[in-house]
Amino acid sequence: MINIQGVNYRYRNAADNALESISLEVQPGKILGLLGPNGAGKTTLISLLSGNLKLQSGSILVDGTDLQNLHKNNPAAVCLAPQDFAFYPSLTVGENLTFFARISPKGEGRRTAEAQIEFALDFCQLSHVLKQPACSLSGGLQRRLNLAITLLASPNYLLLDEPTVGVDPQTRAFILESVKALSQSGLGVVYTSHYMEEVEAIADQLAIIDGGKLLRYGDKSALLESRSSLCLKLVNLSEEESRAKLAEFGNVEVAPADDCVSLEIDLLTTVTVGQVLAAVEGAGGRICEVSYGRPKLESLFLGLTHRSLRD
Ligand SMILES: Nc1ncnc2c1ncn2[C@@H]1O[C@H](COP(=O)(O)OP(=O)(O)OP(=O)(O)O)[C@@H](O)[C@H]1O
Repeated sequence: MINIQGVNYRYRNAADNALESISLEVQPGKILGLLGPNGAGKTTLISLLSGNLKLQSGSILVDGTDLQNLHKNNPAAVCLAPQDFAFYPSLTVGENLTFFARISPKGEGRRTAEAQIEFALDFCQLSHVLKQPACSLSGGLQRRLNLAITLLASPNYLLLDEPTVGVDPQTRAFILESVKALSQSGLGVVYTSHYMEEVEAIADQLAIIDGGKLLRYGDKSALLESRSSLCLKLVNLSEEESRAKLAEFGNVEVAPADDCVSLEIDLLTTVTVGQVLAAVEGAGGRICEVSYGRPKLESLFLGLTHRSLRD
């Protein structure tokens, strides 16, 4: 398990901490979805875990070993698949894999370089483009090569920074399935993405950060099931009137809609649906459509951060 305790980080000359009192765990065999709007601190946290930034305060233990010792003694234990492609564009897929397999750190019980390449090729389904220069591959295949190179080290924990940026839907589905399969084989995964539906689909646990602080952390199902959301379409009340009348019942998000006001209320646990409907009708509003249930991750996120993933 990666155990992160009380981690703070401040960049040189920065007025504020980029991370403040972050404590969370990454468990083997589980996917932690790390979510936050731009500038929240996701990359800073991932960079600390991957050793690209040095820990300033707090502690990070990986299976009981202090991160600094781990990077010295078993650097392959935690590997990062960076958002920017990290391969040689003019080398072929095969040459890239051979090169990175040779230089990838080898710990006890790791596969040989040949076995590593075979596994990565097979897992990322790249055998058919083995002899093609990396720069000639489609964006989706390049993303798969990026992942294959990270897997060469046979990590115990995998850090994925926006692994589906700029890929076609097929590759996205492929990457999501692959990540799920890796976690089922025992890897602990940290997965950051700006695509909320992806994180909702594959994460077992969620950490939502903003302004360097951890706003919510826990089991995805517990975080989402502990809340209920009421969606309404109504007429005879303006957006502003609806917000003003309903704010006491929970966080209100209004979506653009033709000829009506469409809104979603993240209901406070003490509030009943009947109370909200009565308040709308009492204020002169007419309800055209109602649905009630578990909120989507997106509305939980918006309610907490009041920002979309990309401002
Ligand atoms: N090298 C740096 N020097 C100074 N401040 C930095 C540096 N890198 C990041 N920051 C600041 O630290 C905070 C956290 O940034 P970070 O890149 O970790 O956020 P993020 O959640 O990854 O954002 P994004 O989704 O935009 O990549 C921001 O306020 C950012 O401006």
